[in-house]
Amino acid sequence: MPLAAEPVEALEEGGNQQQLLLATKGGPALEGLVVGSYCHDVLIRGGRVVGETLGGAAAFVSNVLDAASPREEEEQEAAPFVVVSKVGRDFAYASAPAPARRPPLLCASPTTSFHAQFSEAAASAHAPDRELRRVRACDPIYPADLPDRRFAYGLAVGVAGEVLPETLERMIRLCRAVLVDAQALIRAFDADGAVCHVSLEDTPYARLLPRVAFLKASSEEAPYVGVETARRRCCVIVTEGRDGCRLFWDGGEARVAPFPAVQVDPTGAGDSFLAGFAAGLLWGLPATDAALLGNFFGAAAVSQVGVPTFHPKMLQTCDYIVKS
Ligand SMILES: Nc1ncnc2c1ncn2[C@@H]1O[C@H](COP(=O)(O)OP(=O)(O)OP(=O)(O)O)[C@@H](O)[C@H]1O
Ligand SMILES: O[C@H]1[C@H](O)[C@@H](O)[C@H](O)[C@@H](O)[C@H]1O
Repeated sequence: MPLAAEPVEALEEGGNQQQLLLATKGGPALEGLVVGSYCHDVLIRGGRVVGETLGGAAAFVSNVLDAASPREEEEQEAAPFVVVSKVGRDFAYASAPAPARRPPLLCASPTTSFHAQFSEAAASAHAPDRELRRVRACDPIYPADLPDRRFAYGLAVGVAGEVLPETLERMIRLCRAVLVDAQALIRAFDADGAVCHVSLEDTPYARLLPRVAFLKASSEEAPYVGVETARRRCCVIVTEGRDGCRLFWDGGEARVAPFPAVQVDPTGAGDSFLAGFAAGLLWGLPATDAALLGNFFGAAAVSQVGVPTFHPKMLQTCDYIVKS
C-alpha cells in the first residue's frame, strides 16, 4: 500500500508523540489509560424502543483493545489498560464484560443515558443516521480521578462532555501519547438534551491540540474540528462510515479503504475504529495500516447491535492485518 510509508515518515519527521507509539513494536505490553464514561443506550425506531444496550465509547474501546492489543502470552485474559469511567447506582451493565473487567467509579448522580432515534429513511454514507439525545448525565471525570502514574498511551473518549479540559491536560501529562475522539471535545446539548456541536477552536481544548498525537472525528464532526487548522497541530483522522477513513497531517493526507459490512446498528463504530487504530499503533504498524485495523473493527461494530462479540475467525483477519 503506497500510502503506508508517506504518513509515517511525515509523522516521524514531526518528531512528536506519534513516534512513541510507533516505536513499541515487539516490545513488552504497554499500559494504557482510557478515560470516558460507560452509559446506557436506548435505541428507538419509528417511536418504539427496539433495543437497550451498554454504551459509552469506553465500553466499545475496551472491547476492541482486549481483542486486539499486543500482550504477553500468559496475559490472554485482559490487555493492560485502565478505564476511568463514572456511572450511577442505576448502572445496568456492571456484569457485562467491559465494566466487569474494569469497573467504573460510582457516583450519586445517575448513569449517563442516551436515546438514539434512528431515521427510517436510508441514510447516505455521510449523513447522520440517528438523532442523539442525552437524557441523563453522570458527573464529569476530574483530574484527581486519574491514577497517579505514567502510561504508554491514553484514549480520551468522552460521550457527554465528561472529559474536562483539565482532565485531558492531566492525561497528556501522564501519557506518552494521547489519542482523542473529537466527540469528547465538541459535543454540546440543547435544553432538550439533543446533541449538537461547537467549534473546537472556541473550546478550551483547542490549545491542547499540539500535545495530542491523533484526533479522530466523524465526517459529521469534521467541520467543527476545522481539519485544515487541526492537521497543523496533530494528525487528524476523519471516519467516513462505509467509505472508510482519511488521515490528514501537516503536508499530506491518505485515504484508507473500508471493509464491507452489513450495518445493523451504527453505534460504537467510531469508538471501535479508534481502539482498532490504537491497537494497530501498539503493534508497531504505520498509521495508515493501523487505520486499516480501525476500519476492520468499525465494520465489525456496525454488524452487531451494541458492544460486539468477536468470533475467533474475525480475529484471524485482525491477525492477518497486523502480521502481513
Ligand atoms: N456501513 C459500514 N460499512 C463498513 N464499515 C463501516 C460502516 N460504518 C462504519 N464503518 C467503519 O467504522 C468507522 C467509523 O464509522 P463512522 O464514520 O460512522 O463513525 P461515527 O459516526 O463516529 O460512529 P458512531 O458515532 O456511531 O460511533 C468507519 O471509518 C469505517 O471504518
Ligand atoms: O454508546 C454510544 C457510543 O459511545 C457513541 O460513540 C456515542 O456517540 C454515543 O453518545 C453513545 O451513546
